[in-house]
Amino acid sequence: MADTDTIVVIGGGIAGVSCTETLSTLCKNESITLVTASPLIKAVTNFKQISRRLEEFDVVENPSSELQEEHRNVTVLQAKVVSIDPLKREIVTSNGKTVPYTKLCICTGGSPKLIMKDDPNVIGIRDTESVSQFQTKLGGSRRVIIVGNGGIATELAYEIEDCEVVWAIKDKSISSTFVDAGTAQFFLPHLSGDKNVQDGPMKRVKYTVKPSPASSSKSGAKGGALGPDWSLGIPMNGQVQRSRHVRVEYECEIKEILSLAEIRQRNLKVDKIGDMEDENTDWPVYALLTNDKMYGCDFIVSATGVVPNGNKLVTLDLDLKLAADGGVIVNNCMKTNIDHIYAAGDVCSASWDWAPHWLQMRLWSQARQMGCYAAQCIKADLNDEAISLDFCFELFAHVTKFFGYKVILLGKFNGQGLDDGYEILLRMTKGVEYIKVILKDGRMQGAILIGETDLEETFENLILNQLDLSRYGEDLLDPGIDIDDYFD
Ligand SMILES: Cc1cc2nc3c(=O)[nH]c(=O)nc-3n(C[C@H](O)[C@H](O)[C@H](O)COP(=O)(O)OP(=O)(O)OC[C@H]3O[C@@H](n4cnc5c(N)ncnc54)[C@H](O)[C@@H]3O)c2cc1C
Ligand SMILES: NC(=O)C1=CN([C@@H]2O[C@H](COP(=O)(O)OP(=O)(O)OC[C@H]3O[C@@H](n4cnc5c(N)ncnc54)[C@H](O)[C@@H]3O)[C@@H](O)[C@H]2O)C=CC1
Repeated sequence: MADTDTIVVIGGGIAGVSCTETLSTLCKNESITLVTASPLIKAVTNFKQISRRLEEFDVVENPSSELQEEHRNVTVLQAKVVSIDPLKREIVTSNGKTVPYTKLCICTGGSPKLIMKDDPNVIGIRDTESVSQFQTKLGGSRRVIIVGNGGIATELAYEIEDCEVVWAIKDKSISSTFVDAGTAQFFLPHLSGDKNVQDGPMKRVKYTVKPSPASSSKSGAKGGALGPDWSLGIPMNGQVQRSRHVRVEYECEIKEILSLAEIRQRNLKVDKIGDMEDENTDWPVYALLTNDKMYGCDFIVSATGVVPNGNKLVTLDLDLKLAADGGVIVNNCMKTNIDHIYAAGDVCSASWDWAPHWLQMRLWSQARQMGCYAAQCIKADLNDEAISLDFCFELFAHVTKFFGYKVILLGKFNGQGLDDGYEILLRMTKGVEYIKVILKDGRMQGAILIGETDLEETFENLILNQLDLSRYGEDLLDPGIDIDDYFD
């Protein structure tokens, strides 16, 4: 490798920063340039493994100078990349700078996929700036409608206080991106009343924004996606002092968004909820749902997923191959279809043959793992060495928190791709814990663990080693049996 090699990474989110930091350690003789549109960059701190595959870490947003100080061979450029020339092997930034590269790793994340995105009454949540916009709006609100049924909607439905919430979901049960209908039942009581306070330490990643003179909201540049515990410490209060209550509208979408004038002009009937409104209550905006319910509200949150920024790269005249979900296709070495260009994190679609118990979800943990692994692949490539897929891609493992409970998802936790030929074992103590295990031919394929079950390590091993568990039958989840003794 020549001393002058420059490896360029685009994106200051967790994938880009993890890639840059790993490259800095692995390729000490190379110079590494991180180009990012946002003034603050993400960093993982206090990294710990809570089991072999489950990771615990804090995330901070730092000024880019800190990364440069800690890693002498790293330069950070705050600019948007506006073109990539794979023949000349150079990128051009919004401030007219040309940066040559030997290897390039694209970590440009995703953008919220908003319904009715030009309507000022509809907002999305992606970065620190959008959270602040949301908080300001919520502060003066009596009712908000949340659309979507994934991570953000689930967290908001729990966190919002002093404001009525209508949660409109396409599915038959809540939180369906993460859990099945049975598991959702466990959460339902927490849609109203006091919040659930669990005792004991939460084994879960934390998210902090370090105070910094460079605030992303001032710059106007879009920052990286928020992540674990983004909602902790962020007051989410509306303007009506009342006990928490979320009204769920199942199996519907928003058909139309209307103004008060349109409601009057078309003489439309508005549905009322509880005692908060009468015939004369006016709302800033109205939503007509596909189940023909019409609700007024102060604003609508569209928590309807993320579109990888792959399309934006194609508009940079780059002939990158994209998957159906819009992500940049990468192979098992994180390589795109263009020579010397890699991709990692939310922007990419993992297009190798997945291990039987892994799946891609656009998550903080996977952004970190892919960023680190892409760096290893780049190093191997520069040294003409072979590399095998990192073991973190053997098993899907995610730890998060929903409705105040620790939630651990392992392997094919919802029986994804297993057809119908699987069996489910359940154990539930209302308000305390919920354990669901997916078995196929007596072997564990996945699990959902809610509460402080302490079963994650054992189950992780059982999924990986595919031990035949048929002889244990339902004893596998018998609370009177210390399951660890069987298998450790
Ligand atoms: C509200 C919210 C809550 C979440 N909660 C969780 C959670 O609890 N657990 C979890 O695992 N995951 C969570 N996620 C998902 C997680 O945050 C993302 O999967 C992860 O942050 C993606 O990281 P990334 O580096 O791939 O992309 P991003 O964080 O989106 O970073 C992309 C970077 O690229 C830069 N960029 C984009 N285009 C250009 C360009 N042309 N030139 C230069 N720079 C560019 C951006 O400025 C940004 O710095 C959450 C996401 C959101 C929005
Ligand atoms: N605790 C965690 O692990 C969290 C993870 N995240 C991640 O952040 C990212 C963004 O979160 P979300 O926006 O919640 O995405 P998501 O992918 O988790 O959920 C999107 C939801 O929107 C629904 N939807 C899509 N289009 C719709 C439409 N037109 N009308 C109604 N519903 C529609 C989908 O059915 C799905 O339920 C995701 O990658 C998510 O995994 C977010 C928050 C918390």
